[in-house]
Amino acid sequence: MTTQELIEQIKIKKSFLCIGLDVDLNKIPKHLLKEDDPIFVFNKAIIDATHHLCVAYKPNTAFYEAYGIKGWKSLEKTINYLNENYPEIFTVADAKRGDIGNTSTMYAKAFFDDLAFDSVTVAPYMGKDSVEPFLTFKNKHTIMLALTSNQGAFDFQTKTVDGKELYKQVLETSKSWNNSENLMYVVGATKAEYFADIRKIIPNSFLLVPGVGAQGGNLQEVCKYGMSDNVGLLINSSRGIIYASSNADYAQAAAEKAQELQNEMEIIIKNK
Ligand SMILES: O=c1ccn([C@@H]2O[C@H](COP(=O)(O)O)[C@@H](O)[C@H]2O)c(=O)[nH]1
Repeated sequence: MTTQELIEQIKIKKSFLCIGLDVDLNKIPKHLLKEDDPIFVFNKAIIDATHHLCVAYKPNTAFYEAYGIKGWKSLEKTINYLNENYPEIFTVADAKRGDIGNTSTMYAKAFFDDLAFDSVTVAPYMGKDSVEPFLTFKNKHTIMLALTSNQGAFDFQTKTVDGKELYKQVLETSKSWNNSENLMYVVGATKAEYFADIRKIIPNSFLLVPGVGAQGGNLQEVCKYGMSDNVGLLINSSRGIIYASSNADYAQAAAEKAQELQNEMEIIIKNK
């Protein structure tokens, strides 16, 4: 999917919601556990009930890898279901990869060619040659960790190196990389006070913003400082939506939570 197509979807749906598909077999309704593939059955019901309210889905691969080959199969079925039934939806493989160049190329092939995700999250710690292989894929997006939502973000990311905070160096330096137009960045919703500074460096790039919902990030604050002319935000909520109910009404309950966020987003877009 191109960035322009994503922008169009945000306009059509009046939503910039990304729903996280972080499926934990200990948290899904018990009756699903008798299914052959409970993860896929859960995801399919959530997707069918919420697709009109969001523009993106983000399975975190850890929640699939934890279940071995069966989990990876569930991930494959989920991305295929999305691509076949809802091709207008932007998909994020939250895998946080990145390695020496030839290895990164294989990671990129796994998520862009084999699984056909629109984007993958990448850690920038190994630098330019570890990220550029992802950027060579046409109409695919590399979402690089910049300032993460967790407390540990203060261990390294906000430390000053050569007179500038590390996360700012990541943003600035990456702008000069080959095919940097394919870059998006992760910035945590729990770090709302940093968004204004971030927008000075990357005024138009899309930001994937986890941390609304279970982690306590504030949607209004993020939008106040983080919105670009084209919205430029994908606000992710995972547990806050998909585990709204642990009973048979789980998909309906997820839709109600997603609807609340979409309502809020519609007003924000209108008042922009
Ligand atoms: O800085 C980051 C980067 C990634 N994540 C991931 O996003 C979701 C958040 O889930 P919630 O249940 O809405 O808290 C999850 O997959 C994280 O691994 C993040 O939280 N922060």
